[in-house]
Amino acid sequence: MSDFIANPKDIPVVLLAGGRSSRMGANKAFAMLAGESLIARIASKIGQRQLKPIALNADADWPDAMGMRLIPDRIPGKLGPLAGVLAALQDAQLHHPEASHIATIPIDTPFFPSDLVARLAHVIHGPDEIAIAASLGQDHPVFGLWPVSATADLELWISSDDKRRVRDFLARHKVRRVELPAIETAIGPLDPFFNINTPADLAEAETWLAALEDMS
Ligand SMILES: Nc1nc2c(ncn2[C@@H]2O[C@H](COP(=O)(O)OP(=O)(O)OP(=O)(O)O)[C@@H](O)[C@H]2O)c(=O)[nH]1
Ligand SMILES: [Mg+2]
Repeated sequence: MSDFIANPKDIPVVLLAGGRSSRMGANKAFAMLAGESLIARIASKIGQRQLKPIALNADADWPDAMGMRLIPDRIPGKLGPLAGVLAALQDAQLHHPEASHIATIPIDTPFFPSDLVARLAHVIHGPDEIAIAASLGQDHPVFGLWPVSATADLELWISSDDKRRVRDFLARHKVRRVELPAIETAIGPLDPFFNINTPADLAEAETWLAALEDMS
């Protein structure tokens, strides 16, 4: 544990919704899970824990940002989730000059723990460190705390690395991981980072949500 970040509520949070939703076939942010859109579900989950207003990384012509400030990618071409992270870091330099880090949360992963930003903040030991989530031995770098000091390196890497594999960018930096256990449910263990890519995933998420509600 560290107290480099004294108060996790000071960390600006950016929701990631800048992808193509190609496997879903329609913008997955507005896919409905138990009567609530994925984006509304995640925004309210974060909003309950967060003092700073949440921003949204998504296309400039996004239909409804639900009161969040919209941060479109500055580099064209849909270059992957790290393009969204870069947009969020560039934005922080303007709108949150006091912040050492920003947090990113994707809109398609509804079961993550609501104290995740605080947990990631606790493992940061200095201004240049990255913290990412992991579960079941897998990294989930879309759930990350990103140092503003890495902005220039990320911009350089995105524009020069052909493969743009997230793990290759992470290898350039000091990375801390927060490994989370599966959530026990009545129908078996649920990966807290189960993410929704396809209509079948959405149907499966309905089943998990019902199983979680049975437990409470
Ligand atoms: N800004 C930005 N965000 C992205 C990009 N690609 C993916 N993301 C975001 O990264 C997260 C994980 O991406 P995916 O699960 O692959 O989502 P997706 O790319 O919209 O869906 P597919 O088109 O089916 O791959 C989601 O929150 C996406 O919105 C991109 O090119 N730019
Ligand atoms: Mg994708």
